[in-house]
This record gives sequence, C-alpha cells and structure tokens, in this order.
Amino acid sequence: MGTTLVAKAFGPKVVLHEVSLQLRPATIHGLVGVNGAGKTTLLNCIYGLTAPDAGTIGEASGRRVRELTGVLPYEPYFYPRLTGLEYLTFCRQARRQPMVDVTGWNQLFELPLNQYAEQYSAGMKKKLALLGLLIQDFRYLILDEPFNGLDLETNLLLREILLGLRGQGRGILLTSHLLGALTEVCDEVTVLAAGTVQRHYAAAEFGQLAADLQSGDYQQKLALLRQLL
Ligand SMILES: Nc1ncnc2c1ncn2[C@@H]1O[C@H](COP(=O)(O)OP(=O)(O)OP(=O)(O)O)[C@@H](O)[C@H]1O
Repeated sequence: MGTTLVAKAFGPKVVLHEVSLQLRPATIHGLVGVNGAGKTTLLNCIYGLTAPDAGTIGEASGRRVRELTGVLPYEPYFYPRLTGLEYLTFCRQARRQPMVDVTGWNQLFELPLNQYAEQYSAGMKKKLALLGLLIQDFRYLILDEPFNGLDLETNLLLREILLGLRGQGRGILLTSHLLGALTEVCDEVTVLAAGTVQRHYAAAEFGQLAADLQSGDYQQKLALLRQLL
C-alpha cells in the first residue's frame, strides 16, 4: 500500500508537497517529523478522511485502502451512551462480522467494558480504540501516536502486540515522537519535514537517525537554552 506524489493544501497553505511512501506487508513503518510537519494530514489522505489535491493512494490488489485498513486516530472519538462493549460490537457489526469473545484481549487492557466509553480516561479511550482494531482482521493499520497516553505496562504490551501483528504479515504505519519506541519496533522510518520526505531510514541506519535529530537545529536550540536558563 502506498502514496505516490500526494499533495495537499489547506487554502493557500501547502501542507504536503508530492509525498511518496510505501507501506509493505509484514513491516512496521514509522512516520516522524516536527509538530506541524504534515504527518496526520498524510495519514488522513491515505485513509480517505482528507481528499488529496493530487497524487494517488492505492494497494497492489486494487482493493480500496479503507476496506483493508484500520485506523487509530490521535484522539479517538466515541458516540455518547455507548458502552465499551457496545463500541466493540459496533466495530465488528459495521463490517458485517459477528461479535467475538473479547475476554482474553481485555485481560490485557482491563477496561470497564460495561461503562460508557465517553466517560473513560484518555488512556482508556486509546486502549478501547486499539481493542476495536485488534478484534478486526485488517491487513494494514494506521496508528497516529499509539504510545501516547498509555500507561507504562500497556506501552510495553503494545510494542509486543505490534511485533506480533507484523509477524502475522500485517503492515503498520505509525507516527510517534518517542525515538526509543520507534527504533525498537520499526523496520524503517520516514522523516517528514515541511510536507516533504526529508529522508528515509532503514533499521540499520537508526543510529544515523538519532544523530541527525541531535545535530544542526537542535544544537542551536541547546545553545539558546543555555543562555535562557
Ligand atoms: N483542516 C485544516 N485546515 C487548515 N490547516 C490545517 C488543517 N489541518 C492541518 N492543517 C495544518 O497543516 C499542517 C500540518 O498539520 P498536521 O496535523 O498534519 O501535522 P503533524 O505533523 O501531524 O503535527 P503533530 O506532530 O503536531 O501532530 C499544520 O500547519 C496545520 O496547521
């Protein structure tokens, strides 16, 4: 699955300039970049939540990306007066699949599934949205900041879950601002800067990624910080 030369502007503001990116099966692909670089916009274009102005998005089989892909938004939203369990049932039924037993999965996440989801804490909402993806059978997953807001134990569990899904052949595209989480789980990382692909790093180049992040601009900011403190 991938994008070719995708461009997107909001009014006069060009947010994506001809971005091309490939998400392969059995691969965890990290998308990083400073705040405002265009990561969420790109994910939204891939999933079809935002219409790109130019470029193509597609999958080798020709099937619609949305049919094959589950998405975890940065801030999951739940309808009012829907319990956690009702939300999970809705996830399955929306794709014409019968409900499954979620007891095992919920032993991992320990959610109060009989309570209204909108009353969950931020981390609990993220866990519920993840659970909604895990009980479906997506070939690809798009996860916007999946580690953010999860407690320490669930963060560790999520890393194992992602590696397990990769082992099943699924392709996972995720954004994160946590270098450690990225380098531990990703097979490759694409750095987006001001709406263009700045560089693509294979796993063997992750040392260079860390070095690049700490050079140039960052060193100037450190010098400024030393004056300010
Ligand atoms: N609906 C919109 N209308 C106008 N501008 C938008 C819209 N959505 C995003 N933008 C702008 O597009 C740019 C990229 O935003 P985007 O959310 O894709 O960045 P990001 O890389 O995901 O950032 P972050 O790391 O902070 O989540 C920002 O300058 C943002 O203000």
